[in-house]
Amino acid sequence: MLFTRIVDTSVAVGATRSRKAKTEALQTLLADLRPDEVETVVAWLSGEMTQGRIGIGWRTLSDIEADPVEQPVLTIAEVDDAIGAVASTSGSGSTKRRRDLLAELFGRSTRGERDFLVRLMTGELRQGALEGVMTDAIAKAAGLPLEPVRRAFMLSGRLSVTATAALSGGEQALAEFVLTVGRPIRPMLASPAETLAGAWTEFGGDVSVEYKLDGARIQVHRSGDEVHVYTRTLREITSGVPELVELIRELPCTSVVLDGETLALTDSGRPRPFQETMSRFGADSAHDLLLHPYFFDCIHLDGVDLLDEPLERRLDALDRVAPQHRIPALLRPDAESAAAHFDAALDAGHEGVMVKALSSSYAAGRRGRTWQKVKPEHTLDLVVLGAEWGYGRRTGWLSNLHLGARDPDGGPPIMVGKTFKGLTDALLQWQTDEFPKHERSRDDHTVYLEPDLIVEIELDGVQVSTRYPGGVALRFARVLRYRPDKTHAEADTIEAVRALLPTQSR
Ligand SMILES: Nc1ncnc2c1ncn2[C@@H]1O[C@H](COP(=O)(O)OP(=O)(O)OP(=O)(O)O)[C@@H](O)[C@H]1O
Repeated sequence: MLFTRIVDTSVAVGATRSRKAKTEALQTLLADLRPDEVETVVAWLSGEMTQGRIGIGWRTLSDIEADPVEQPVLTIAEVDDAIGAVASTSGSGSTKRRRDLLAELFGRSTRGERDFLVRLMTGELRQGALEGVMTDAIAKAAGLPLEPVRRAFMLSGRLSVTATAALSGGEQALAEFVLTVGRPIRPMLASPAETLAGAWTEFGGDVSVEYKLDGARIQVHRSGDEVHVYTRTLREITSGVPELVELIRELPCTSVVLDGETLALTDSGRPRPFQETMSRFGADSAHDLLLHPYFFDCIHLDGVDLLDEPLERRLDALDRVAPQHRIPALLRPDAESAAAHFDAALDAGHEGVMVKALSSSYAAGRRGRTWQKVKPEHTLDLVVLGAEWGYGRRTGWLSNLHLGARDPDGGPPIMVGKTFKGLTDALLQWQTDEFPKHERSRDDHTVYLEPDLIVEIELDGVQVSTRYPGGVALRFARVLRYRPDKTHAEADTIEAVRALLPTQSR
């Protein structure tokens, strides 16, 4: 197939806000691909190259001189080969050779094709927000129900591989994706609960009520003596957390996959601030803070996969393998004890509680209703769209943030408010140093950013707005902290923001 079809589809998907139209455009394209083209094309449309990152910056790419062609001629295979050649060129003289290869490719591209390639190579096309639409399109193009496609994606973590299996091997090929110890799966997520009592009632009290600790998510895989530790975004951090590795190696089992939260504690056993825990996850992590694990799920034990087992059975397994590292939890508490557990969590310096249905399976990668988080305040994880230069005491600093919610249909984030409240001098300085690296454009007052940075905002609520495009605006928003562990795909959606509107104005 000609490469231009991919570019046209990408443009069409970007140009509409309608989820249905996006899905149809992708579905039509997928159905027309040859089986050997599927993996590459799905990767491209998700903003990735099958070769991984090739380490060429926007400036180098835009400096390459090549006249565009009028009529598209490039095929998918030719483009993929050319990217492969660039990716595999290294050593002395490679800078020039890579430029020559790119000039050759651009010299055979139309203007639109070059634009797509530059955005693909610089990571600008990476739009996790499109994942949901793409998953739908794969299922439709393959004539399959959504569930097996979704499941294969959560187990493989890769849409491109999922698409190839779905389109060439159908449901049987998808069923071959299993949990593999040593390969991380996308973690199960929670939805906000209105109230603790509401969440408890929704499951008739058949719940586990657990502390919600404010640390960092970890997924631990052990097979024999081999241990791997991953973050929420499936980044491997094993070598940075030797104390966890040691402790996991000592658990009484031969193989296990555990899900949990890790936290650094003060001398008196209270949680340290989130930023301090996160500092252990950086490239040059400080090792003076010891991390403690608190596990809340066990999705594999001694050769048995537990993903589809009810939570109650998974908690039994957790109790067998790591009882001393379990997060504080109450099973089937009455409403009063659940409320007391919530208060105790807050008293101990934690965020709140999670209420989980004991009958639910592990829905990896999903934000479902079977896990509900209860916190005393509303918080939202929003995309930083830009920042205004401060004035008065804040002159010279990038200050007032423009905040956006994710469009669940894969469009650009939708602005819902601004704030500079809660920003310390240290954060203002950090913003001023960091934001230009993410700059998209600027005018006299504001630097506009690529949607890369996620910030956690505390707010009193939201109100109907005629000023903002989503029809909703934040009330009394203040910055809690940045969330380097999250990407645009994990920001809260405009629907999550609207859900906070008082019922009568929804
Ligand atoms: N007992 C627990 N069970 C599950 N997750 C927990 C628990 N305690 C703390 N967590 C953390 O809470 C997160 C689940 O909440 P959610 O799915 O809303 O993620 P989130 O968007 O990061 O939430 P938040 O911003 O409120 O931390 C998990 O990713 C995990 O890091």
